[in-house]
Amino acid sequence: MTEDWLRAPAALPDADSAELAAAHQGRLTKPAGALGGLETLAVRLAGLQRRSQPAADRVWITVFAADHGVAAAGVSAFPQAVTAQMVANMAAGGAAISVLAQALGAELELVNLGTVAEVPAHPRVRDALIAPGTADFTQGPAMADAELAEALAAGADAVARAQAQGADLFIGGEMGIGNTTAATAVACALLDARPAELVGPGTGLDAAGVERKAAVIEQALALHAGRLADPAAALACVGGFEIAALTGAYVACAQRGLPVLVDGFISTAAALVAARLCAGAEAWLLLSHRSAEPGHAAMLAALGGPTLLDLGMRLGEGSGAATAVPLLRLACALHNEMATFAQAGVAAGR
Ligand SMILES: O=C(O)c1ccc[n+]([C@@H]2O[C@H](COP(=O)([O-])O)[C@@H](O)[C@H]2O)c1
Ligand SMILES: Cc1cc2nc[nH]c2cc1C
Repeated sequence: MTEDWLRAPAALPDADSAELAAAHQGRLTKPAGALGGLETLAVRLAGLQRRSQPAADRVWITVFAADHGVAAAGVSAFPQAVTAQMVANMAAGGAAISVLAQALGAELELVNLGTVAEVPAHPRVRDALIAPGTADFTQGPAMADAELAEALAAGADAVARAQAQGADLFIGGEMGIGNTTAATAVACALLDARPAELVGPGTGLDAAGVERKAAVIEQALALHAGRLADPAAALACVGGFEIAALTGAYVACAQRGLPVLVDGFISTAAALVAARLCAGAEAWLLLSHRSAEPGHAAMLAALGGPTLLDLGMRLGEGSGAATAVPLLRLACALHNEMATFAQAGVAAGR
């Protein structure tokens, strides 16, 4: 695998900033620890952002879109044309992520890596076309190594744009009919799990559909068994362009020192790959929410974590991560604006 850049280690969070932030939390007018997870969030963000006053004001969202050859196996409740249609809807302002981005004052860009139907040109849509979808991975690898390299680079390019705009936080979203099948296959390869343990309804398969989907993934894992031990090769064999782009973005964020809010099931599969490829990447990956997709919990556990939210969401697009931004903003406001005991003339506890 030629993608050596993926294996460079992550930046180190700044222990001094985190320590100062923790000490500051101890001086604020509340019993120590009374703001619970909001305190740890502010302290973690201070360490990641290397500053005493953490911020989640400038949020950058890139939604990566692509189609999946494995959709031909009947693994989704929706037709593939929906991928391109939803990208157009996101650009026009009508999708959940469009509304969330607008409400947050976040930057939203859409990166089209390759769909079967055409996405009309729009200033928000950036073409990074690799192919009109991946190949059906029950028949061969989803993508060639050169295609994987392109997808990974598209993710890193988005992070460079986010950083150039001074983003405090990066959110990667995805859109791709069939991508819960690819994400499940990638997670099975990385976690050494059976499809039946991680598979779920995605956009809305019934029980028989979920069983069929598990069988399709079993078939793919058997076909590619010889290559699945290497995380990048697993992406090429059973991943998708948008999953690979998310992996590239997460690795780039970790290496460049930009905190990430990870979204749902598909994004977390990409985060698992990023964490395997890039030592120290996990520190940069804040887990936003637990998806209703049943396998998500096991994937989150492998990344060490409880999530900020658990609202039964299962949309993707970056919507769960965007929904967690107000919590981060509140954690920062409390950290940055509360009075200390000394300032307020309040007696400290013992
Ligand atoms: O993020 C999640 O947890 C999530 C869970 C289920 C479905 N999705 C979205 O639904 C699409 C994939 O579902 P499917 O059934 O076509 O594999 C894709 O566009 C995802 O963004 C997303
Ligand atoms: C309508 C629709 C919107 C989506 N957003 C993310 N995945 C999606 C899948 C469908 C089907």
